[in-house]
Amino acid sequence: MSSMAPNSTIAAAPLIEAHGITKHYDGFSLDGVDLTVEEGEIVGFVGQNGAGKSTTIKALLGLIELDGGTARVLGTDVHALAHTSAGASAKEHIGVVFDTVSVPGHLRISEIGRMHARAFTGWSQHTFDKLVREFGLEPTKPVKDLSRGMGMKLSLACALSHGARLLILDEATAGLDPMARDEVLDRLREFVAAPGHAVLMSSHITSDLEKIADRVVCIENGRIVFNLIKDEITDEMGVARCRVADFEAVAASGIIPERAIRYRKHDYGIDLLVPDRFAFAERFPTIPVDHMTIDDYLTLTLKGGVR
Ligand SMILES: Nc1ncnc2c1ncn2[C@@H]1O[C@H](COP(=O)(O)OP(=O)(O)OP(=O)(O)O)[C@@H](O)[C@H]1O
Repeated sequence: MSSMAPNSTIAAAPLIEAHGITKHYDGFSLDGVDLTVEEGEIVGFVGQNGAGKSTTIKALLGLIELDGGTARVLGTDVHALAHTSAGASAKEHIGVVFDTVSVPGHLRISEIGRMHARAFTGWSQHTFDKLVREFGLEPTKPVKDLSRGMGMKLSLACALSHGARLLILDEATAGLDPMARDEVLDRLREFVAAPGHAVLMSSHITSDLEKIADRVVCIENGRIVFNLIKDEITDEMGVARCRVADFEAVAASGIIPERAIRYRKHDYGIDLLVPDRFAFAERFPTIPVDHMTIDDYLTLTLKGGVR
């Protein structure tokens, strides 16, 4: 008989689980990257150009060999993902969207289904046709004649039509207009609401992540610099707009631990990262404190001064 209580729940294994992964290139290294994506989560992956987002994503998909560390995606080691038949069947459940379309340009949208039906046992032509209609794509158009945004929509329609449980998107919303981005974000919300699903998306469009991400992971120079629940950034933190005297008073008060002080100087004052904007406003009611955006947090964390 099991010793577990009847109503106890067993946590599902993460869909992505990477520990200490390393990859060395001339002049750049992924340096001990840890990244986990749990069922039901949308994780935003951010960082400056060249920070290592695409390299991490390629490593997770088994597209490049790791030099160190371990990574499992949908329970399959990433090396096996690329090199075994078990890996190939795991890959069927991973929907991937890069910032370029990977379908031959001469094919018409209406012809793509046949190609994907051969590659994916779970291919649903019905789902694909429906998404093509809903995304406003013209089925008779050759892929090479699509605009960048339309190409992105097509890639997303493909990724959502083969029974994937995990979506990995690398800058997938970059070419889309704001309305199209909102449409895509709605699809991602629908996708992740289904049991056993999750999304990892790299993006420079942090306003999209503010709308949709549960967690935000930032990489800088090949190292993870923060991994935070999104609401902690946008709901709890703040940016205090200080004059120099205010800044000195806040620093002296100890309300922000010395090692956590991050600030940016401007001609007109100093922006200060505030971990708890409500506690701050009570203590310093005369200093204006604004909501923190992900962009503010990135700037203050990556470029801000420390004391
Ligand atoms: N095949 C390769 N050979 C050598 N260097 C590489 C290779 N692929 C990537 N790099 C280097 O690795 C670093 C990280 O690149 P990566 O594409 O992962 O960055 P990124 O965070 O995705 O950037 P962006 O936001 O600009 O897309 C860069 O310095 C890049 O030049």
